[in-house]
Amino acid sequence: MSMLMAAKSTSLCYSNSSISSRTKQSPRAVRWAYPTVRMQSRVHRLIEEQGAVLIPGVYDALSAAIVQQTGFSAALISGYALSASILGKPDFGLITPPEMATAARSVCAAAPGIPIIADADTGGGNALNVQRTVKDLIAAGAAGCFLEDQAWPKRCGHMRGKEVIPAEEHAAKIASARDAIGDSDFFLIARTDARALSAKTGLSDAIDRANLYMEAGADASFVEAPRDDDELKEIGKRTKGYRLCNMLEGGRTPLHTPDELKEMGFHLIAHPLTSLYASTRALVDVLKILKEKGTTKDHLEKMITFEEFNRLVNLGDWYELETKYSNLRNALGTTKS
Ligand SMILES: C[C@@](O)(CC(=O)O)C(=O)O
Ligand SMILES: [Mg+2]
Repeated sequence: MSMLMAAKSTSLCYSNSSISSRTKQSPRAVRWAYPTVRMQSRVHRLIEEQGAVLIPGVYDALSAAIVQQTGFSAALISGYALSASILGKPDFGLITPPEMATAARSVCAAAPGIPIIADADTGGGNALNVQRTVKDLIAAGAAGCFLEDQAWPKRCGHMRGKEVIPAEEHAAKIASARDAIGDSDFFLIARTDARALSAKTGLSDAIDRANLYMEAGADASFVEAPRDDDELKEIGKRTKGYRLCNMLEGGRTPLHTPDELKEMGFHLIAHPLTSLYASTRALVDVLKILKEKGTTKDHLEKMITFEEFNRLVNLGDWYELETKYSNLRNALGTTKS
């Protein structure tokens, strides 16, 4: 693995007087302990190769396998979509970090050819809880995570009623996550939900937070739910380093293509709910038909075929394995007799 960000100094110093003016704390120098020489991760390499990486959301092993087979170069496990698929409930702080780690294990196994970014929500508590959360995701095979500054219990960033923790507290959680990552191939995305808090200062507060989190050790920032193109451009200009843009259908941010977002300064383009909303639409539609008509015989085009599905889950490979071991068993039986 090549090295990234060979920084001149061994650690980063900055004065937090700009934040303290918001929080009314006395200014004091803060020295983040994170290493400034970092391993280049799979996600860094994708950004370098593609400029802007399009990343669909997944919510289980099957959706991850489909994303990989469709040719995407990365996927993200959406907390919203996981809450829907494992609980049938909204993204309202109901799923826990161990549930996300369990999902990450099966998702990563089902799509081993692409890096999987997991939605770590708020990290499961304070800076110490964050370390366990991050280590569990790394052990599960994830290639990165989002870590957001909402107060727990959090909710989807496009829903009303959000609150955030103090910027310094989240920065410490980011630094803690960075320490937990160590030399692992893992990309840390710091998200801020502060835009929603004030119509007047929300955007600049969110931009300040994003920059602070980058200084604390994030690989990329994610300002959640900007409201129009001017805000997107402002984020692209005023935040440091790599940036993620969240394209949530029906959310607060206008939808754009990767080329348009790249032009505005974004590097990771998340589509967290496309798979969930499309598969839910398909289910609702076909089940209505089944309920009304009692059969699907005139609507088979609404479904994947038996053959296509079996190809999707690589049934052929399982037949081959079956043959291999039954031949072996037969050969051993012949040798014995
Ligand atoms: C990306 C997201 O966190 C949704 C959101 O809050 O915008 C997810 O869980 O998919
Ligand atoms: Mg989420």
